Amino acid sequence: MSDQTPTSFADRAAAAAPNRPSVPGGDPHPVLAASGLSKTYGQTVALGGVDLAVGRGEAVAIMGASGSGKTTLLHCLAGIVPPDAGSIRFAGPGGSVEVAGLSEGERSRLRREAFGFVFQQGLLVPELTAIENVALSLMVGGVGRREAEQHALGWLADLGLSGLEQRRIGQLSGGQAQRVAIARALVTGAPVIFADEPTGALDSHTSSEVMDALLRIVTDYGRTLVVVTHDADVAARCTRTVHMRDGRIVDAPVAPGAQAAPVAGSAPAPGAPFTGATSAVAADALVPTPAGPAEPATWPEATAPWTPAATPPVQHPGAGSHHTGPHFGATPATDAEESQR
Ligand SMILES: Nc1ncnc2c1ncn2[C@@H]1O[C@H](COP(=O)(O)OP(=O)(O)OP(=O)(O)O)[C@@H](O)[C@H]1O
Repeated sequence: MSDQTPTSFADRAAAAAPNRPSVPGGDPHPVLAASGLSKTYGQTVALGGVDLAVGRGEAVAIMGASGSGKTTLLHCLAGIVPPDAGSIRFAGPGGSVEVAGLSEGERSRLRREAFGFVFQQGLLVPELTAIENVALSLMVGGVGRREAEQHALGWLADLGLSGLEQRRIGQLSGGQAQRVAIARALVTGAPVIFADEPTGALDSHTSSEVMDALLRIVTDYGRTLVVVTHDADVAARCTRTVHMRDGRIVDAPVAPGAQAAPVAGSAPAPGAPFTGATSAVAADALVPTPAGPAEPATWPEATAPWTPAATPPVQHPGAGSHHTGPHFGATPATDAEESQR
């Protein structure tokens, strides 16, 4: 370890993910590798054959004109909507999975466990407090309320929100609410965070503060960030930017032959049912879902073709150890029945 504290984003990102290749996107084992992605809505070609590899510890910005397919690409990468054709390999801590081949229930589980989301609006539960919104992410995975709130407290403090834990979302500023969303995306240990216009509703000063917090996903916690943005200042702060036009990436440096790591192991253990003190509707609000009926809050009967990593319990930043893997095998809730504060 060097005594020198890295100051630039690139230095800090490299320190957080020392194995990240010097050639952006050239990771031979990217955390996400999409190839030939196509998606058509009626007569509209939203994606017309997209190839994109995202290396571990990268912060990748996706830019392009309105309607160029940015959100559709993000939704496909994150398993929110299935592509019509093409492949998306996600290499998680416990093995890799073909996202495009998963059932809706399996994609739902993948989103809950392996991905975090920071969108412009709408994913926080307005009736809940800041701490409840963050804790709910863990409670959906089976962590008891008391433990979940302890972890949530740590993440909120780390994001500069101490003292605001008991405020409902409507009692927070836009920037504060986005930092709650970032804490919620981080608390489960998700290795990849997807952000769609996370600063779209903010003034430039607040936008910069939220980007500071977002980029810590990479620099401080070694996670990977994929962010859709119209804001060139936001993109300029990322590791690299890919540009979309008419459903295609026009200038992304894609690693030739990039492949996700080989599949390791087989089926996961069944997950715990949702036991949070709030409703299943609130749980569904934690992760974006495709238009249609709400997802079940329990794991599907079907087994996903990947093995969750056995990871230590989630540690909040105050505990001095950042948990960087998904919170699989969560402890079943024992105190979820606790009365609301
Ligand atoms: N659910 C849908 N049903 C029908 N058409 C859709 C749907 N989602 C996206 N589209 C269309 O697909 C194209 C790409 O949309 P997408 O939202 O991915 O673009 P975008 O680049 O994210 O746009 P913006 O910057 O305005 O958010 C657009 O023409 C859009 O109207």
